[in-house]
Amino acid sequence: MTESAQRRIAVLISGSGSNLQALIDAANTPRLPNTHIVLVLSNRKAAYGLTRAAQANPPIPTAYLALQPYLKANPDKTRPDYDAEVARIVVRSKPDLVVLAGWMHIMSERFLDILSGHTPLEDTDEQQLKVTRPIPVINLHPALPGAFDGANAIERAYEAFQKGEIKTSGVMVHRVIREVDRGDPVVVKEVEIRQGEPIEAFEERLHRVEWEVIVQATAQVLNEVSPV
Ligand SMILES: Nc1nc2c(c(=O)[nH]1)N[C@@H](CN(C=O)c1ccc(C(=O)N[C@@H](CCC(=O)O)C(=O)O)cc1)CN2
Ligand SMILES: NCC(=O)N[C@@H]1O[C@H](COP(=O)([O-])[O-])[C@@H](O)[C@H]1O
Repeated sequence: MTESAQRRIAVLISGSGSNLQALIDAANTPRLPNTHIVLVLSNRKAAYGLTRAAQANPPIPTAYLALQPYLKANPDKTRPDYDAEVARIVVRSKPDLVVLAGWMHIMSERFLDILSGHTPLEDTDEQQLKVTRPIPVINLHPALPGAFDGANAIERAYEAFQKGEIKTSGVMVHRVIREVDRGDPVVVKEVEIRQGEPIEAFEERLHRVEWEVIVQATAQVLNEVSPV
């Protein structure tokens, strides 16, 4: 029986990487068969997720590129140029799927257009990199669709619960479009908030759900683009 090609994912992070760790642990198991992580890119040098990647077995190639240092080193460049450089690094790893796992940077149209193949990516120091088929991008967000778009969603949901504005919160993985956290949901899971509990207890329960949802959603989208 011919072996089906390995399915390749690139993961973008900014922080501790516990969701990256969930993907590392699931890769090449029945939860994520025939799959391996080909790149971990962080926009924060101190992101512990970079350590997780380096300590994986086998170690996962990592990259670091932050917006402000990039703009300082390239005064003629813009934020979309930074996004294009992020896209270049990602496309070079030839992923079937890109997962934003705590990636705290809003991507411009330029990034999405390159990943979708609409905008060619001229790679200055290599043959032109061609995106021959759209590379989907998904994002993990710690809230329900349309509830708390953007950053600090956990804190905002907790505060809304204290004010009686919501009864529950949740986690979703959604497709990434230009509008932040407005892409079609892939997986959605509610997470209850319990009266009187500290935010830390809610947050811990929510993260545990995230670690399941991110693997489930990654498997689902991979099966769409690159069936086992
Ligand atoms: N075009 C898109 N980009 C991103 C999406 C998306 O749906 N469309 N999802 C986000 C992830 N995210 C929430 O899930 C999110 C991350 C960061 C921010 C934000 O305000 N970032 C600031 C910088 C904040 C910082 O550096 O601490 C910024 O980018 O200027 C909002 C939402 C990932 N990108
Ligand atoms: N708006 C995006 C956002 O808030 N993402 C959140 O960042 C955390 C990353 O944790 P991790 O680094 O331990 O995976 C996760 O809680 C994820 O939902």
